[in-house]
Amino acid sequence: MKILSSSQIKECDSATIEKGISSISLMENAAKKCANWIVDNFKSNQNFSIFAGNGNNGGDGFVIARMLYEKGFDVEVFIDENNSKFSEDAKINLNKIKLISGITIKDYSEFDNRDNSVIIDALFGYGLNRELSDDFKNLIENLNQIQASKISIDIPTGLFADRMINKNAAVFKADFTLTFQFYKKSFLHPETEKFCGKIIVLDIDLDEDFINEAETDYFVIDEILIKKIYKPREEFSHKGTYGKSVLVGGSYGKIGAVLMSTLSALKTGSGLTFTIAPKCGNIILQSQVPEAMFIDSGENHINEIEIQDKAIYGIGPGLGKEIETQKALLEFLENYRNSVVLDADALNIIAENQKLNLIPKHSVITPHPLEFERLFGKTENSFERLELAKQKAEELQIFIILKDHHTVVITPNQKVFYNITGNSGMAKGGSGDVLTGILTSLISQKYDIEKACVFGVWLHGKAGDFAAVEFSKEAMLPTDLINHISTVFKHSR
Ligand SMILES: NC(=O)C1=CN([C@@H]2O[C@H](COP(=O)(O)OP(=O)(O)OC[C@H]3O[C@@H](n4cnc5c(N)ncnc54)[C@H](OP(=O)(O)O)[C@@H]3O)[C@@H](O)[C@H]2O)[C@@H](O)CC1
Ligand SMILES: Nc1ncnc2c1ncn2[C@@H]1O[C@H](COP(=O)(O)OP(=O)(O)O)[C@@H](O)[C@H]1O
Ligand SMILES: [K+]
Repeated sequence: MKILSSSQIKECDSATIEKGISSISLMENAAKKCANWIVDNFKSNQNFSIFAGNGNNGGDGFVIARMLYEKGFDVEVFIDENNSKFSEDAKINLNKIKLISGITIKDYSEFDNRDNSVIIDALFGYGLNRELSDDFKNLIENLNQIQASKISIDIPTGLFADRMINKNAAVFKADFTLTFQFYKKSFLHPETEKFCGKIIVLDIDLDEDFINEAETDYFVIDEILIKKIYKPREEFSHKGTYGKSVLVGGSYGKIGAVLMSTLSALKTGSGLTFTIAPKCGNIILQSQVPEAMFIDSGENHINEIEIQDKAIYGIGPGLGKEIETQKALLEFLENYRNSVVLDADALNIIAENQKLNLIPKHSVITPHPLEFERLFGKTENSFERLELAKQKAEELQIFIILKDHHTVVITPNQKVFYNITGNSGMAKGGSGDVLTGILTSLISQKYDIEKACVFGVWLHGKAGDFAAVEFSKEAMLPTDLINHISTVFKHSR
């Protein structure tokens, strides 16, 4: 799914209107989708307090008020009574509710926090173009104090659609954000996402031609995209069809990491799977993963990385940073020309030795925020981090997978794919090792690298979501995640 900027959404709005849908019907339709969702999900609540601004977000709020009232709910609407500068469509809809005696319209200051009232935020949407004034900040801070269910229309007020907020910004803290047609960039970054609650994307029939043609570098990975990428296995095939994955890692005490990568590569469909690990891991690996072939290197830590023909390497899980291991990795990178997947200590070794230039072009690196910082330096926030990652991905011609709650894939031509599968049950040592195995396996199966990255992060998160359903976020383990890779494939058929 494309992510458009607020100015592109505005253009999309106009393109839809030019095709013959009036702006007032567009608002009516958008609000109807919200009202229907609210009725379906808040049946047992009787009272709604709707806070409306003076733009079209407020206009949506007025229409929602009317629709909820018509469905038998008790509705109060709050506006800034001193402000008469409403948008055209907001004014029309405000006038309509003024004619309904059952809907009371009051000033924001008159809100008296009725029990069980659901608060609906229709103050500002994508039209917010500057910091909120103190009056609005106070209003929002007061609303945030109230124990009530809270719903934001389109965007939680105080957030910009596509950029970072100030440190002391006041933002409406929603339990649900009912947003129109597209994810907004700010819904996907940790500093701003926390205000959104659960995000519900409502299709309001904006002009499809405009959306198809709109140019953007930003995408959300959705099932439509995954269906286009996934290649079902051919019946007339053999193990050679599905590539050779070589997982390199493990050191004394951290053999589990490379074991999990190896198992993940197998479960993702790799045809032939090898593990290069120190001797101390031999028995563990051979008994736990008999399908993989073991190549030893060093006693307790790796001291050489053998180069094999026609293989895809995934290097890093549990690798450690012993001097001999560092030398082995750097020597391997000096002599290796194909794409590799680099994770964990492989990245730390590259950072400490300042050898970014050794990463082969079209490789994949999978840093978490701290590893990213070690490689490329400090940034102020995740929006800046993403910009730096785009710059580096282009400069080094590599794919950067920035791991986070919403992991981001950044391509050498600066496309950005946000992943929305996955959950906090994956915040456990070992989850990243699983991702390394999945990515190595997909690339070895000749998925184009961009597609392997997009499919890989999605598959990883989706397996995590199935594991959370079975075991709970607390109790699920990275090994459960590996076992649920099969559930994802079963569902993809
Ligand atoms: N295609 C779609 O997605 C559809 C979108 N729809 C809806 O329209 C919404 C966008 O509407 P919008 O463009 O009127 O902007 P909105 O967010 O209401 O605010 C603009 C007003 O706020 C003001 N203002 C700005 N910053 C301010 C500040 N800090 N403090 C105070 N004021 C501030 C600004 O004033 P000005 O800058 O002119 O002084 C202007 O008056 C969108 O989010 C969705 O809900 C649907 O109805 C139909 C389909
Ligand atoms: N709260 C979360 N929500 C979604 N995914 C998460 C969360 N926490 C961790 N993950 C995922 O788990 C993995 C953790 O990787 P990493 O930090 O390298 O840990 P490890 O020590 O297991 O290698 C990443 O893919 C990350 O996206
Ligand atoms: K809003």
